[in-house]
Amino acid sequence: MEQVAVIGAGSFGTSLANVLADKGLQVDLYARREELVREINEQHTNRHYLPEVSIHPGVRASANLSDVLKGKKWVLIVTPSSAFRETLRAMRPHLDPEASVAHGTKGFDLETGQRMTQVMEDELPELDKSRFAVVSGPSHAEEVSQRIPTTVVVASRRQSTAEGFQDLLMTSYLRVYTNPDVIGTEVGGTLKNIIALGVGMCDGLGFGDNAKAALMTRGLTEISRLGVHLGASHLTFGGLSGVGDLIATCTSKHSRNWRAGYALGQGKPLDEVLEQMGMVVEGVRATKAAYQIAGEQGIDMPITKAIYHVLFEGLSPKAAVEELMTRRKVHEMEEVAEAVSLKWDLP
Ligand SMILES: NC(=O)c1ccc[n+]([C@@H]2O[C@H](COP(=O)([O-])OP(=O)(O)OC[C@H]3O[C@@H](n4cnc5c(N)ncnc54)[C@H](O)[C@@H]3O)[C@@H](O)[C@H]2O)c1
Ligand SMILES: O=P(O)(O)OC[C@H](O)CO
Repeated sequence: MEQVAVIGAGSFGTSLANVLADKGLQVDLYARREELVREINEQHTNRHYLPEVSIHPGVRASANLSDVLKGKKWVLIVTPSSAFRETLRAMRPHLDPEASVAHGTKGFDLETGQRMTQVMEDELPELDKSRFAVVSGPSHAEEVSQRIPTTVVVASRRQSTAEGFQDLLMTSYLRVYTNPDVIGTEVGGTLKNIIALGVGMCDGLGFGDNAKAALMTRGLTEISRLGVHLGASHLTFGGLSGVGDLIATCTSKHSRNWRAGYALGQGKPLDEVLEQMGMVVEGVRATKAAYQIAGEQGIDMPITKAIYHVLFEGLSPKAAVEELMTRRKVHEMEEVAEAVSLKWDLP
């Protein structure tokens, strides 16, 4: 029987552990707090992160990384991006050198601007980096844990790694696709959270469907713009980790990013919003990271910039919308028009 380690017992880590245990696999789930370990092992619940969900009895929680990782050839890391590097450092001495390691984290490393697989390359030098992968796509933990049909994509540089995780995770209610574009898959999953914050703000301001569709569509344009600049394929942004996750996050009340944006749109201060959420809102760090990267690399990201001004510089969401609506006039398909032969008939 395959043995799998899942690192991080928040909403998504717990729901993936449940999927794997549903398939009859032995799953060791790492949680930092002994109290949560006891709750999972004895009561088979994780009430804070996944209320009303029963944890499969085949999921065994532990706060001991060495025990969790011992002999595991398949490892899934699902911590917030803020804890990713320190978690890898703690894992490093205990990892099997033959392990394939995937992450489900949606964020950049704030200090370096690196994607999570780049952080893995830095922090796990003994491991073969072609055994690294990312799992992304429209996958609210609340729905996965209720076995509601969901699709995700696994990206890796090596086909057999992506297909290995595809086989591992695929069930009747979780359909898994593969993609060789690691950069695009990571960038799409990270940047959609910024747009979900913005859509939440618009909803909190009482705006309608037109504004939501505009932000999602123009948001996808700037996600692709940065992604392609960083080396992604344009096509990936039309897939599950791009438009797919953008739709799921911007239109769902499950989304912590949308909910945080909604509260900001209603005039609540950021500190209070984050404290009340009690779970990670990755879009806040992603906005900071993307704003920095875009500034350094000269990439135009007006929506990200406006949201940055709201989150960190005290601009009101309403003023941010005005800022976006009155910016310079542009061609809708500016950067791709030439490549796809989208030409004017007349000047
Ligand atoms: N929740 C979802 O629906 C969902 C779906 C797909 C991807 N993700 C991504 O998965 C990642 C984790 O999200 P989540 O929703 O499970 O988060 P969460 O807020 O539900 O839980 C976070 C978990 O990380 C742990 N943690 C916090 N700081 C830590 C540290 N320093 N070291 C080790 N562990 C630490 C917390 O104790 C908690 O168990 C995020 O990047 C998120 O974007 C979440
Ligand atoms: O709750 P959010 O906003 O972190 O979104 C969760 C997942 O990323 C949706 O795919």
